[in-house]
Amino acid sequence: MKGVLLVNLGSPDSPTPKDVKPYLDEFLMDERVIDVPNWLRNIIVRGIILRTRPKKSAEAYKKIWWEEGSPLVVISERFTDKVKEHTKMPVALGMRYGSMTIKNGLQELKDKGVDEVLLVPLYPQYAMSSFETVVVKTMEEKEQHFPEMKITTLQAFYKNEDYLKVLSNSIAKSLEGFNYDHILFSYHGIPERHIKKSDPTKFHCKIDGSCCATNSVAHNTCYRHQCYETTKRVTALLGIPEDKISVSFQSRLPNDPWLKPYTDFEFERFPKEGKKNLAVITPAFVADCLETLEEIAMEGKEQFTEAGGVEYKHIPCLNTDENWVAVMADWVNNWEKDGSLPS
Ligand SMILES: C=CC1=C(C)c2cc3[nH]c(cc4nc(cc5[nH]c(cc1n2)c(C)c5CCC(=O)O)C(CCC(=O)O)=C4C)c(C)c3C=C
Ligand SMILES: [Fe+2]
Repeated sequence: MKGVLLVNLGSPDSPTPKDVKPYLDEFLMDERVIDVPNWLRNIIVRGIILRTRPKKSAEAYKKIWWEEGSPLVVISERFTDKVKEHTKMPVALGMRYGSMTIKNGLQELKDKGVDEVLLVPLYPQYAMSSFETVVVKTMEEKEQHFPEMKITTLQAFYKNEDYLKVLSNSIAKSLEGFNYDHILFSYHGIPERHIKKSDPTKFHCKIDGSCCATNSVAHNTCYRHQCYETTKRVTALLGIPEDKISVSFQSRLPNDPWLKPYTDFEFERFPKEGKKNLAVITPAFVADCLETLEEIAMEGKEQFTEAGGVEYKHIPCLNTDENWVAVMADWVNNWEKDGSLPS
């Protein structure tokens, strides 16, 4: 029998340093997130970052935490429940980090008689620190615990027309009545090094956009390219002039060069350029989370208004938008019917 495993990033069990620490430990000890030799990762993560970050992160989590739990987890659960209503197949949810594991998700499906799984990493764009680590972890769990299972992966859907349409419609709805000077597409950042590492040709990506117009297999695994492509296509669907939009990258750690421009620098720059009414869209995330609700909706607003900005609007992620649920249901039902996958 066929079944579906939806996977997102995951959250700590509670917004306390005690629970945030093991979550960050699992997350940052992932070799696809902090991609240095194991001994050095140990020093950086356990010797440096985990000494101070759990307390700081827990405070941030406290500001956005819901009665039911972490917004990312609660929204993902609600989304999963809604997809279930549209399909006859078993659907389970797993998280790459934290206690709602991928292994438990696969077990839930196995218990319902599933032996053929469609794995859906809930990331529109490919990055080795998001999409790839989900696929690798799922295959490791399969080899170790569910060797009889067949797993097919739904690829990053950044240029899928149905996804782009629901995203654009939901943005258009949120923008109604908001008189913006500028729209910022803020994506989660990654170290520039990861772009080079993920380039199978080893020479295509220049990290300045000059490479994006030349067709290449590198685009299939280039996070930066896919972020700009999502932006270009959404902007076209919304009919917004190109000089009214720009792209930036948020949530960097204080090491290495990360993708630029940095979102927080843009919040300080825009008001000085007369862009005083700003809408911010976060299309690297399908569900609102710490990075959108705290860093963008709260911190971002403060940075922008302190720099002289006037009106500020964070556009919510797709979350449980019924059209988004319908698109996901179509994708999984088509796969169940004839094995086809969205392009
Ligand atoms: C869009 C997908 C994501 C990519 C790519 C990504 C890369 C990446 N992240 C970190 C470090 C942290 N990220 C944190 C939170 C976080 N990251 C994503 C998504 C991507 N990360 C989400 C959805 C969240 C929110 C989780 C939630 O519970 O709401 C955190 C934890 C919070 C904090 O302490 O800031 C860290 C740390 C790195 C290093 C990285 C690429 C190398
Ligand atoms: Fe992250």
